[in-house]
Amino acid sequence: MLKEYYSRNELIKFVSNTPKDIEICDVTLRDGEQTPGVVFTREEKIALARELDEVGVEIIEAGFPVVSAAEKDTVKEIAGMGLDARTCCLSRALIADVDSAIDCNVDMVSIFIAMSDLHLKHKYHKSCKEITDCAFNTIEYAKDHGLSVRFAAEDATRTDISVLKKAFLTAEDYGVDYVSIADTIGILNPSTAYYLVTEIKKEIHTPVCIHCHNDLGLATANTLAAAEAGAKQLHTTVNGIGERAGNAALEEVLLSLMVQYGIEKYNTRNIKKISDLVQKYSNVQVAANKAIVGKNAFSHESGIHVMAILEDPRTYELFSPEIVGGKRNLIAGKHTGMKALKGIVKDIGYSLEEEELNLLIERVKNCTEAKKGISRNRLEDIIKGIKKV
Ligand SMILES: CC(=O)SCCNC(=O)CCNC(=O)[C@H](O)C(C)(C)COP(=O)(O)OP(=O)(O)OC[C@H]1O[C@@H](n2cnc3c(N)ncnc32)[C@H](O)[C@@H]1OP(=O)(O)O
Ligand SMILES: O=C(O)CCC(=O)C(=O)O
Repeated sequence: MLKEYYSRNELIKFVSNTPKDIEICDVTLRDGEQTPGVVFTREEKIALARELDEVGVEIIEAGFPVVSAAEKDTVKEIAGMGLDARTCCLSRALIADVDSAIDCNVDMVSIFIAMSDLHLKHKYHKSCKEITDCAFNTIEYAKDHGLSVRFAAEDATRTDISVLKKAFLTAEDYGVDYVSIADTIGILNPSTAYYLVTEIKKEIHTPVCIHCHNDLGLATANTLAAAEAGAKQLHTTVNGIGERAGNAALEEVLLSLMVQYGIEKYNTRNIKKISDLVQKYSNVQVAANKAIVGKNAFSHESGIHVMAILEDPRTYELFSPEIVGGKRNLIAGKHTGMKALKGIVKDIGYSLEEEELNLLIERVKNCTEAKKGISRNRLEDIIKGIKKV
């Protein structure tokens, strides 16, 4: 049986360009930790930073140092780990926040402000000029202290595009290294994500970042659309954790980059491991049907599917479980067919006569129709019972 494979979406060449020169900034340790109720300990953050580095993400956003003294110490420790990934931390448009970033020795500081009317009126109670002036002063200060700077526009997707462009252009004059479009409340769809990045790139020559939230379940799709329009830095979190419905999931973005565009530069084999760790440390359970890392992502029960998979798994799998460090699981149940059952029985080391198989399939169907699941152990017990008769 084939060990590692994936199918490419060959249709993509008719509708879009392959994104060039993309990088991942994983924000699990900052935005991911903003998931209500989630706290990562110092040890957990350090372990996750190491695993993210193994995956090969280019940037790790390690935290928001002014949140607490412990947070600041951990960000500093991660910045000093000697990882291949560059490290980054969040900062408001306040000199004190940038000072904290400087103390942490991170490579990059992400200085954010919002410029949408709602945020100006109900959060800052300031004019756009007042808040952008704060941002530019802070950017200048960070640049003077040798930091790489990302200028992030929070709620960018509800901000007047001309306001956004003007702020990005001025930030460019101050020497920012990236500008970030944050879809803070997850309002975009793929076509508007594409449009917005295209519009920004018409005037801004600084690399563009895209930071998508998942309030409509579109975060990954929007991130890809932005990448197709030329966004360089894609923001992700493991398992898609984050504020409210979360962020674009690292595993979804990486596998999409591979299947859609043939981008294979990340070590995807570490994905299941890091997903399990984030599930454990965050206590946020991954849904069974979650793409790539859910319990069912490589589980198959339907007879017609399983019979084909036994011959060639590419028939019903987009990519092999090994590619993400996962495992295939063939399940016996109401939807099992005879060919599938023969394969499953053989797989667990038994050989049954035709009559025994008929009896087994009847018992499997009766059992699962009574809503009793059939584990491998249970199946083995039924087989042993049939063999004795
Ligand atoms: C889109 C995002 O994800 S933004 C990041 C969200 N993350 C967090 O909020 C992290 C957790 N937050 C915290 O621990 C705390 O809110 C802290 C440490 C950041 C600040 O705590 P406090 O000093 O107690 O301030 P508090 O939370 O009450 O208010 C936030 C202040 O920051 C100001 N502020 C908010 N965003 C910005 C910004 N981008 N630039 C400058 N000031 C800002 C607010 O206007 C408010 O100022 P005020 O006190 O003068 O009214
Ligand atoms: O764009 C960024 O870098 C961060 C912004 C952010 O976290 C948000 O708006 O949700």
